Amino acid sequence: MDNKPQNAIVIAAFGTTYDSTLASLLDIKSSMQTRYPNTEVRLAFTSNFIRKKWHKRATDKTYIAEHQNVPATLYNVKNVLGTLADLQDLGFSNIVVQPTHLTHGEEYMDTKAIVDALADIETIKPKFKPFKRLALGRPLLGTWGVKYPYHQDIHSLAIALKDDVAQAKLQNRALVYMGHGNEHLSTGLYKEFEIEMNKMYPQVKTFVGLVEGFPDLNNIVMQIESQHVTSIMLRPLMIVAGDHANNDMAGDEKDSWKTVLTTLGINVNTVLEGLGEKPAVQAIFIQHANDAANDLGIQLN
Ligand SMILES: C[C@@]1(CC(=O)O)c2cc3[nH]c(cc4nc(cc5[nH]c(cc(n2)[C@H]1CCC(=O)O)[C@@](C)(CC(=O)O)[C@@H]5CCC(=O)O)C(CC(=O)O)=C4CCC(=O)O)c(CCC(=O)O)c3CC(=O)O
Ligand SMILES: [Co+2]
Repeated sequence: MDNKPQNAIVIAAFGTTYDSTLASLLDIKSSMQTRYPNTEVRLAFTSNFIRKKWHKRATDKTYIAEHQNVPATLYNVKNVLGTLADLQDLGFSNIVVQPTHLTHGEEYMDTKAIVDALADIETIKPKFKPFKRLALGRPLLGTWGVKYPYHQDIHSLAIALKDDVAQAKLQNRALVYMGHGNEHLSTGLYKEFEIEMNKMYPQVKTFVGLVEGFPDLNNIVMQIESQHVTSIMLRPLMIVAGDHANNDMAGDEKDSWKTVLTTLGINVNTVLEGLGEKPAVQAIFIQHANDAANDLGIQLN
């Protein structure tokens, strides 16, 4: 028996251009690798814009010299299609794609479209099928279906965020999360998550708002004012604390969440930590990858 890995996992992140928050993604990758030491684990970025930016940096000697913490492989990070092609070419026929998206939104659906299409490829001789088993894990807050109820995924994330609640409680602040959201689909899932947090942790008021879609910042402002909240801890409900967290949430521009809420007289403590840095969140992605693998009879090891 040789030890060459038979199986592979592709971690499909939206990505980020912020090296300050790369650990959020690299930690998810390394904890997946630690859990499955005999599996090839690779990172892919679904955002075209973000991949292009890294590819451009690959030729920028000054940037590279000043960012020793950036792994060399990041400069040619590929999308899911390119990463799967590489793995297929190397002979991996059982592959799990585990997205790090929060919801079954646009980015996840596009990833699913690619995975479904590749998994459907038939060849004259079945043994030449490019992918024997190609599985797709569900997003952090779950997806449709009865086997893995999304309520359970919402519940699991709420458990994973218990340290945020404890920290807010210690500082006597309400907890406000800024998620990404989407204009094209209902984002009521985030509202359900907010309700779950308040049910699980009644000792701290939690509010969830989104950059795009409902509930938005105005909605949070209304609730905060009607509940006479005067002091908050503001955190991204995103895997990375990147562009949205640094600018839309914590930036100094007049329309950032920090500025808007501070102007209303609220004491705001911003925390630039991505969910991906939390071991409890990494564990959820490991679980989701494992569930998807099991469903197709892939034994990750
Ligand atoms: C389709 C698109 C439509 C649109 O929004 O315009 C879209 C959609 C979504 N993005 C999501 C997530 C994130 N978006 C960012 C950042 C950026 N997003 C941008 C564009 C686009 N985003 C359009 C596609 C363009 C393309 O493919 O290239 C950038 C390039 C420009 C800009 O926004 O102006 C800006 C780069 C800024 C920079 O670094 O320079 C980060 C990273 C970060 O913040 O650092 C995260 C991860 C947060 C996390 O880590 O959790 C989600 C939630 C997914 C989920 O988790 O469910 C959805 C919605 C969904 O999938 O439903
Ligand atoms: Co975006």
